[in-house]
Formats: sequence, C-alpha cells, structure tokens
Amino acid sequence: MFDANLKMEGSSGMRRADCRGKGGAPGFKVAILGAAGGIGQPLAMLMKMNPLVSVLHLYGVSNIPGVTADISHMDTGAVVRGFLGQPQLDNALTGMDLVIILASVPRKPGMTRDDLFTMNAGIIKTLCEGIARCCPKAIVNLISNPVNSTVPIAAEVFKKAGTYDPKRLLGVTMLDVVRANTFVAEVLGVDPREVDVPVVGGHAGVTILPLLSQVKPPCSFSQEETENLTARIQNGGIEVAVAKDGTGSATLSMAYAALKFADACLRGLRGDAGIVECSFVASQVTELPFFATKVRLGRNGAEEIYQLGPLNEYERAGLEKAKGELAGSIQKGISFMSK
Ligand SMILES: NC(=O)C1=CN([C@@H]2O[C@H](COP(=O)(O)OP(=O)(O)OC[C@H]3O[C@@H](n4cnc5c(N)ncnc54)[C@H](O)[C@@H]3O)[C@@H](O)[C@H]2O)C=CC1
Ligand SMILES: O=C([O-])CC(=O)C(=O)O
Repeated sequence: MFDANLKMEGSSGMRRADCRGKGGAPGFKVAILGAAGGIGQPLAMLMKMNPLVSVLHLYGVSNIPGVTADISHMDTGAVVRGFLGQPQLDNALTGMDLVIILASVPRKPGMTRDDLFTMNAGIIKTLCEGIARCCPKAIVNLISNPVNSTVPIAAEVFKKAGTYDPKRLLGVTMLDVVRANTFVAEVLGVDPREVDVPVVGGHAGVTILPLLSQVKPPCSFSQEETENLTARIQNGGIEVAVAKDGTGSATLSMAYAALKFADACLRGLRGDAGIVECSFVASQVTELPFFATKVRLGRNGAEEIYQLGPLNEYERAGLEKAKGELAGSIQKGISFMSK
C-alpha cells in the first residue's frame, strides 16, 4: 500500500507517481537527505507546502517509505518521491536544483557539536560525492553538525571532484537568527517578525556572534541585557537538547528555519531581488576561509557577501573568540579530507 512512493523506483507505484507529476506546477526540484529524521519529517511537510517546489525527493537510510507515502497524500503541487539507502542516492540527487543535507547523528546533552565530527564527517563526504556526480550545479544547504567543519569538508569534496562553486555551498545558520529574533523581541516586547538580528561567525558556542548593535529596528541594550541575550543565543541548542532530556536536539524550530532559508534560496534562484540572509560560506570578510555573514542570494547562490559593519567593543572581543575557535573547526574539516 505504502509503496506508492518507494517501490516507485521501477514499479507500478512509480509510474503512478510520475503520471501525477506530469501536469504539476512549474517550480524547483529539491532533495532532502536525512528526510525521515527529527528535522527531516517536519521539513519535508513544509517543503511539500512550498509553492516554489515542483518535485521533492526524500532520501535516507530508514523509515523513508512511510514518510514518503504520508507526505505524498498532501494535496499540494509538489510530486514526492522516496529513495531508501545508498544504492538509491544517485537517483535521489539527479536533476536537483537544491539539496538540503540533514543526514547525520544529532547530539545529546553533555556533547558539543564537535563531538559529532567523527560520526558525521564520513556521511557528509559520501553525500557530497553524490552531489558532485549527479547535480554539481545544485545549491547545497548544509545543516548537519558540526556545520563549522562539515562545510569545509563539503568544499574539499567538491574541489576534488572539480565541481566546487563557493557560491553554491551554504552552511545553514538560520536557526541562530531565528532564535536571536525571538529572544530580542521578548526583551523589547515587540513582534519577532519585526526584528532582524544579524548573527555572524559560525554555528557552535562562541562562534555564534549576534550583532546586537545592528538590530533592526534600531534599539539599545544594557550591558547585562547584551551579555544575557548573547549567552542565550549561543546556548539555544543546549537549551533545547537539555529540555528534550536525551531524546534529541532542536528539530521543529530547525525545520522552520531550514524552510525559511531554503525558500530564500529558491526565491534567489527564481531571480527575485534583494534576498539577504545570514549563512556560513566561503568568505574574505575575515582572514578565515569560511565565515557566516549576511549574503545576497541570487540565481547562482550567494552572489554577494556583506562585510560585518561597525562593531562595538563587546562584539569586537566576541569576534576574536569566535575566530579562534572557528579556525580550528575549519582546519579539522579540511584535514579530514586530506587524509
Ligand atoms: N545547522 C543547524 O542549525 C542545526 C543542525 N542540526 C543538525 O542536523 C542534523 C540532523 O538532526 P536530526 O534531524 O535531529 O537528527 P535525526 O537523527 O533525527 O535524523 C537524522 C537522519 O539522518 C539519517 N541518516 C543517518 N545516517 C545517514 C546516512 N549515512 N545517509 C542518509 N541518511 C542518514 C537518519 O536515519 C535520520 O533519519 C544533526 O547533525 C544535527 O546536529 C540540528 C539543529 C540545528
Ligand atoms: O545544538 C545542537 O546540537 C543542534 C543545533 O545545532 C542547534 O539547535 O542549534
């Protein structure tokens, strides 16, 4: 019964799914890798609701048939197809415009994101080799932790394959921005949708650097508010992982943030003007080869990378700490690929 979508690779179920797709709305082809996990399931649902998506490929190593069948019953435009296990990776990726990578292991309380390196580095390498083979022009949204190291790993894989385009590889730090907007709005007593906090650096601990002096609408915070807000934004991941008591890390807010970022990338691909979001990308803003700042998203990915803007003394000190930790995490990713 399920197999409407899984057996579809070469079965009558596939033919049914394809037929339904033929009259589908024009739009982009999106693959989610790790689609049956904690973030993957709600993200798959949100992407199925996104009118910019015409084809949605769900790839993973377990539970893909059920998630695919379930999502495919939603009466929205995107055609959904499931792909289970590494032998189906290439089919999942072929022809994709945007690939969102979640596949990996999340952390538990007491672990740092870096503790995930050993488990996740090899997974990211394999998936990126697939992207280089099957959809080298796709925009890649890399969510799997530790982002500060997985993005350099992905860059090295693409360089090795001769497909590297730094504009198309985007580390997702959107959840830091989402959290910053929410926590700042709480302090200001305003609607979070009216708040815009740039968060720069990377995606772990002190490398997450909210620029509270650049909040829009313009506002000011006491030193105590600045320190508390910065600490809460930097520790947002721990706050959720501790509350989940060992059962996982942030999934629902991350799916929301991933949708927000992927939608911005798709609007950029469509040619919309003025799409600006924060992302961890190859960068010359600092002496480090990768750094998160605001970037302008366009038909080719991150087409323009913005400078940091004026920093106050507290932020300048935060920047030095962030760069110290980031340098090691980036090097760890690069070294993994040179072994
Ligand atoms: N960038 C960010 O802001 C955030 C990143 N994350 C990270 O996102 C990642 C996913 O988190 P969750 O969805 O909560 O984890 P999860 O464990 O619930 O889901 C991960 C999925 O990946 C699949 N998977 C594992 N190995 C795979 C492989 N070799 N090939 C394909 N699929 C594979 C698993 O079967 C599972 O379905 C973690 O690395 C987590 O740390 C989480 C929250 C925020
Ligand atoms: O904290 C974690 O492990 C997951 C994550 O990256 C976040 O929630 O920001």
